[in-house]
Amino acid sequence: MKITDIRLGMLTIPLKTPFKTALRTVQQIEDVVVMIETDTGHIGYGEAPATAVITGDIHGSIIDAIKSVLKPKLVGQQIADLNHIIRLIQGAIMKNYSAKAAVEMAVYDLFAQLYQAPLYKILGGGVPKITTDITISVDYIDKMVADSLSAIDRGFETLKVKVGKDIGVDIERVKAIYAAVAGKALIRLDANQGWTAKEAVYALRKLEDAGVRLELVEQPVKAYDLEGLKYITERVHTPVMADESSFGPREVIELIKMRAADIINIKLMKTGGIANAIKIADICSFYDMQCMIGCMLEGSISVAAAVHVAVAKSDVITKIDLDGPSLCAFDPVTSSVSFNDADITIGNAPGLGITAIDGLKMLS
Ligand SMILES: C[C@H](N)C(=O)N[C@@H](CCC(=O)O)C(=O)O
Ligand SMILES: [Mg+2]
Repeated sequence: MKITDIRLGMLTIPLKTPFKTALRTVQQIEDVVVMIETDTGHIGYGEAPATAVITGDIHGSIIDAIKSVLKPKLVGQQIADLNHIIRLIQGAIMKNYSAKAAVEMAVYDLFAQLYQAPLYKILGGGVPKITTDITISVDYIDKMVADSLSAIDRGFETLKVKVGKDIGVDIERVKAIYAAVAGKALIRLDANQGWTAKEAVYALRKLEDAGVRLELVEQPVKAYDLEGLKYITERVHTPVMADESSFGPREVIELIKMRAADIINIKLMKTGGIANAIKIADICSFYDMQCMIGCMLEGSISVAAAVHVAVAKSDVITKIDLDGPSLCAFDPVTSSVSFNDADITIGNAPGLGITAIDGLKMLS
């Protein structure tokens, strides 16, 4: 199975409700879709959102990195040479993690199709069923409480509550949600870099003292502020998770050495794809550190790739934030991964099992 061409398209999917974090507000998903064609007629699929505020990637940079840098290196390569292709992708260009992730997952899709197995089986197997949380966007307190209750009605048992705005209101936001959902759902917070280290310690201690039990707090401080993360980790009981502070294996090793965080959030758009995600999971497993697998605001092709990784690495990936498809008004992609609100299951089709993408606009 030899790569003959790489084609690109754009997929736009409206959200059920605007997605609001401390970093941005988004009304719809707009992802670059990658299709790797082969001489056997098999097609491998990948997808990348442009999360400029986190990865620095925009649509133009993703498209250009794939067309001008990755495609010329990959056309003519044999899919069976997976590790060689991964080295070509990862070594072709600095950063550009979203472009690398989209192309690399399409190569993995083909590799699993070559051996006629679902991707998670090629990655090591596992039970093909996971449960995700759902994001509660940062908003007025009453709206966040209402959104939390409606998420519980939809069957979600873990809420990822976005904070990181005004610290005083954030404390009230979390107290109000906790009062409404305690006993019915677990709460994890994500401040998306919105607090200072001192604010985070102040807020988390206030919440702890008020009896609010939180599963974890994600990325309370700026991505570069590893000392700040460590300061918080040492001073609160609530487990601290690194998200924007950890992209690839190097950052994870640094965070572990510093003891700056308790948990790592792995995202394919930060790692540059599946190979580095697996390396991070293995590093964390070696150091007895738990991981979450998360997603950007992205569609069900790239989230499906993360689902396969989550299943194969379930020993160490114990927390799941793969709610991108659940936040969409509809899913234009037909694949062997079923996203049914909190419940995600993988079928038996080879690779990612993608059979149709409605509304895909091909790029020239
Ligand atoms: C969508 C997911 N639950 C999430 O919150 N992901 C990111 C933010 C992604 C984005 O802005 O697109 C996170 O910070 O964990
Ligand atoms: Mg986060």
